[in-house]
Amino acid sequence: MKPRAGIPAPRDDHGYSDSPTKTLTDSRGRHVWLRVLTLLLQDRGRLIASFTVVLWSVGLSMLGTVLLKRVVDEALPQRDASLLTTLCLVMIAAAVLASVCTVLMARLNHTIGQRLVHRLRVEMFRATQRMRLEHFTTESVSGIQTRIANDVDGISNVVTFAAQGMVASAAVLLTSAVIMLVLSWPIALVSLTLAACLNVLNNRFAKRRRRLTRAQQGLISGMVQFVGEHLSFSGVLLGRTLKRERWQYEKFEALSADVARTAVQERLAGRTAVATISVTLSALPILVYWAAGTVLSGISLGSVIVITALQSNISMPIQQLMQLSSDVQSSRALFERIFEVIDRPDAAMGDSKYGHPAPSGATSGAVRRIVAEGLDHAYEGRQRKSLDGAAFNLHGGGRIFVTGESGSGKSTLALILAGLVDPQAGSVSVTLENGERRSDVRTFVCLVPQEATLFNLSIRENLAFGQAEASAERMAEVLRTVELEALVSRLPRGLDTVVGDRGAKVSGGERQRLAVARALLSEHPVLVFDEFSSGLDSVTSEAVFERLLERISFRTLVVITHCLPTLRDGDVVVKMEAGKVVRVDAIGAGGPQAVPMAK
Ligand SMILES: Nc1ncnc2c1ncn2[C@@H]1O[C@H](COP(=O)(O)OP(=O)(O)OP(=O)(O)O)[C@@H](O)[C@H]1O
Repeated sequence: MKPRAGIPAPRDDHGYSDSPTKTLTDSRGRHVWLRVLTLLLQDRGRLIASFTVVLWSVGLSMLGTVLLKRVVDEALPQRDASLLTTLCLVMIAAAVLASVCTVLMARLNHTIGQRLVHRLRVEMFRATQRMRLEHFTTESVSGIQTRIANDVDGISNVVTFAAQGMVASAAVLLTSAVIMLVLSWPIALVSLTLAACLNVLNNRFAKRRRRLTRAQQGLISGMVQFVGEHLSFSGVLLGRTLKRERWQYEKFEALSADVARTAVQERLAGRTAVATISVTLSALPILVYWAAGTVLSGISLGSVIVITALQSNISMPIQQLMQLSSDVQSSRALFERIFEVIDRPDAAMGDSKYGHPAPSGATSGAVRRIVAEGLDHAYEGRQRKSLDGAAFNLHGGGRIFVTGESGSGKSTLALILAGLVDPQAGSVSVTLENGERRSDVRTFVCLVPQEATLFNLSIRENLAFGQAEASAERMAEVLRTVELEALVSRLPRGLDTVVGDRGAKVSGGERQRLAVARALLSEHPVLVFDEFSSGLDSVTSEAVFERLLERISFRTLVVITHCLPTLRDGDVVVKMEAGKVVRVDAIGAGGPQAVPMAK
């Protein structure tokens, strides 16, 4: 993409970039505003109320200006005290009512704006939550965070005030123009032509601001991503170990400088235009005084006062409208980024509703068979298939160990088996006790991935993520199974101990075992553990495998491991090589026996 003058290109050079800036056509811009309008119309009751209050407020302030002419041209020259008193009282009442309208407007606007912002934020969260798993390996967490927090926040001002501000300003302009035309059409024409010229000038810088806003949001995403990676526990550790702290600092400095440079460009965009507009608007009343004393000498003093009052009246809405149109242009860039997420074609994981409830009752019984047929999968951008026709047909219940060289496709198989990644060819299914064959494996299979995830919550809350209603006894039982009960009971706060950011306050092996305990709490009949024992010493690992064997009852355990434990009767060992299942052995009394391979 060719960068526009003065606008930074996407940050490929730093390696920390958001999705590339897109060149957007005007028709796309119209499409964006139509969508925003549709969203706003969901709150049409408040919107109508808000516009009604705006019109009332404009009408009341115009009434004050018109009454001023009568004060100057009639009440004061004729020394008519009763007319003067009436006019003054009406003017004060109009001012009071206009203030009440302002308070009402603020209340309505903030409610409409924040309700829309809330809806967009929630929709973005849901759309991101539903994206295919592969998406999260390409888009950074910080990119997602920036969109949900920064971008949505950035539009809140515009959605709160833009629509209504435009109506208010347009109404003031229109009414003032009509009154000015009635009082003196030559002055009105000159004033309005000037206003139109200023608007053209304003539009030019508003477009530039929009491009800069988009570029700036991309740069902020990159910077946040860098901070997330390099100021995390592991990032700092790596930086210190490899003595790369200076590099990290300089890289951040460069990213931050880019953000600062674009921010300055964005804020200063069109400052000259703003100054020109402001000077022109201040000169207008002076021109009226000059015209009233020379070329338009027949005009009344009241008319001169009202026209100049109206001119200062319109100067505010003109500047407001220009500022708003510039803010609206900038916010269009943010709306585009938000809609990009909501409309993403890969936002298609599962149903639009929550279609995979945790299994219970009908879905928590035993699984009789687990079948994989001709599974093919190649990750995006990779030529080589991670799975190349992998297949098996195994009995449910008991322990199934999956082994094979690093890179042979074990974790990919685990993801497909758990229904988290769709294979490009082939299928997986489970056969239930009642003979029903189900391909919605996600309902029946729970995966504990290689990188165990813990939230920065207490052990109790982390465990409850697997089963919200789990009792303390049940938690103690699963902790015993993974050899953690004694350790947790020795902690001063026991189950209420907070495990730190991503479980940083517990050891790698404890983190893995807590993740296994959490999965055990869930009712899934098939549990897939990917390398869960890699952080454990051989004694603990054997003990956990033994306990798991005792406790699984009807469940099926699929354990991906490089290091087989002591095998028992009934265990099954699946061997993988280059994306294929090359051998399946069932352990019986006479040792391992080859199981016929599935196609
Ligand atoms: N998200 C990804 N994007 C691209 N390629 C990937 C991705 N995940 C895995 N791969 C590639 O797919 C192949 C199989 O990976 P997989 O993680 O399934 O192997 P594995 O047998 O589990 O390896 P290990 O024992 O080292 O964990 C590897 O060549 C790997 O580089």
